[in-house]
Amino acid sequence: MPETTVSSINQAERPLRLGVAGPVGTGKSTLIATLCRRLAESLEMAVVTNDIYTDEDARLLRAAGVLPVERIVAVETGACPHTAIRDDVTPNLLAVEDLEAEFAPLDLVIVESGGDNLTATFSPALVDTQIFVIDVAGGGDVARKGGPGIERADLLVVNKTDLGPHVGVDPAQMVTDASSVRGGLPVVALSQRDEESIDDLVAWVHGVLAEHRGGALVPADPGPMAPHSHAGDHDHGEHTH
Ligand SMILES: Nc1nc2c(ncn2[C@@H]2O[C@H](COP(=O)(O)OP(=O)(O)OP(=O)(O)O)[C@@H](O)[C@H]2O)c(=O)[nH]1
Repeated sequence: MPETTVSSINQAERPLRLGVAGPVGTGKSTLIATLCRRLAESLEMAVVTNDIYTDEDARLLRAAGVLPVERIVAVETGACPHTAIRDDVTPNLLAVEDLEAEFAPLDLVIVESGGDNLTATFSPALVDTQIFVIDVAGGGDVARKGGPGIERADLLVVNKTDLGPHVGVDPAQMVTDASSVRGGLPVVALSQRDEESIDDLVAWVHGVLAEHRGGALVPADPGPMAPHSHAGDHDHGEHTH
């Protein structure tokens, strides 16, 4: 008889697994800390962070005091952070399942991708829903460039809108550009300095959680990342996958 594991439990009966991906420094850890601050009083939560060689993001979140420290665990992904969220999700899945077993019953587990290139997305085998984060400091044309995360993540966050005037980018235009490539999927313009924008983000999470609990949430795959190379990964200097 097969052993019963957490992953074999009916999806709606286990916590919602939410992935947060996006390029380095766009504000993923800060967004997750904010969600914890806003939601941890009403929801049972845990977080898995991914870093290439360190547990830096986990330490930052622990230091922020937004969750009991034992509910924040780090997975060190090695050189290819996107592999751990897309091609071989086992280390992340084990970390998620351990948290779900240890702190049952949880409502929400957030997995933060190690900052990676513009096209890394989560496998639906790891998360039920995913947020892709870009920021205005990355340039106004990022939204128009598209890619699987920008076009098809369940939510696109255009972050750090407060920086728009300082970097010569119009956040509203960036949202319009992003919306035009997303075929109706939601976009939230976010700033840590704008409480209403945080309300929008929190409302989206509540909406998805309700859908998940009702059994109506079907994890969608934004699609694979573009083929890319890692200089120096290989004897011949490059490794493409
Ligand atoms: N002005 C402004 N700065 C922000 C905002 N959100 C985050 N930041 C800053 O952006 C920097 C990067 O934020 P992080 O949350 O560490 O970004 P990250 O995407 O987790 O970074 P990696 O884990 O290195 O990929 C920090 O200095 C944050 O304080 C925002 O809304 N406005």
